[in-house]
Amino acid sequence: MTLLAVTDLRVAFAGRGLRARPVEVLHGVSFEVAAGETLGLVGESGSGKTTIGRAVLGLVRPSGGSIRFEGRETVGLGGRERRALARDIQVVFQDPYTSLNPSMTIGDILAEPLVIQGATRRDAHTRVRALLDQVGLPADAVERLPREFSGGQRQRIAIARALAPGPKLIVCDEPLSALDLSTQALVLDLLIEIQRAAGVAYLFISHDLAVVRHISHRVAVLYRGDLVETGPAADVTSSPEHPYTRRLLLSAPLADPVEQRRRREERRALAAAEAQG
Ligand SMILES: Nc1ncnc2c1ncn2[C@@H]1O[C@H](COP(=O)(O)OP(=O)(O)OP(=O)(O)O)[C@@H](O)[C@H]1O
Repeated sequence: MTLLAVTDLRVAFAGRGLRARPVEVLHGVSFEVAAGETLGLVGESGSGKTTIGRAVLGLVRPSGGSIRFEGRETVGLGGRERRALARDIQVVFQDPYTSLNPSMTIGDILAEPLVIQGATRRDAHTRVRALLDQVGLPADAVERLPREFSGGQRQRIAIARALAPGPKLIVCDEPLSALDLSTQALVLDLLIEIQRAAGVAYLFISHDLAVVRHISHRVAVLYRGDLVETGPAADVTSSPEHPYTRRLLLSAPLADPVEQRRRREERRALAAAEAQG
């Protein structure tokens, strides 16, 4: 079942200078996310990945196109309707150091969305303990402040907070980029485990193809505000059709210097071929 359907999405930002025209950064992007699915969204820096995520969350107003959630148009929703949608669409941001309120205890951070939804303090308390357990944190975390936790633990707290309202979709915007490699693997596995248990869908934004390949069912490749390729993760990452995807794959860092050199040469050849049109 289609959960999210984005059709011909356009976003323009005000240009610099008094007479500057708006600058369009998404030029008509279309994709779908099914219930319980992970769609990986990849592309180089500045290609528009975060802008897509923010538009889906209602944080950026599109200049054109449609964003339907469970068949209902979400563009232009405000007030109560937008708040109701916020239960279904949650977000985990890149930086676990700035995304959690430093003066609130973990218990309060996790209970807040539940109480807003009308849960009693007692129910919220029980649910907070279950959420902490689900993300692998000890029950005594409720009394503590974000600064007492490592980056990986804070990202677990951010994931628990996103899960609290029982969403159907979580926009994960580079959720691993601020973490060291071994912590990245643990948090990635946690996200996969949560999906299996809760059936939540992810729009997983990342510039790291290895990570995206690992977690995604399908992958969409964004290049300068256009989707150039969408398909099953294994196909897009092993036999990409678009030259840009090939280039993106070839620029992924490798441990083997010989293979790294071979890929650099292949990349140069591709870039030269592209330049010649
Ligand atoms: N609020 C804004 N006002 C003006 N321009 C913006 C705004 N937000 C994003 N942009 C521009 O839109 C383009 C796409 O940015 P976006 O952050 O969506 O890219 P991205 O692919 O997520 O990049 P990164 O991987 O570096 O986060 C960039 O040129 C950026 O400078």
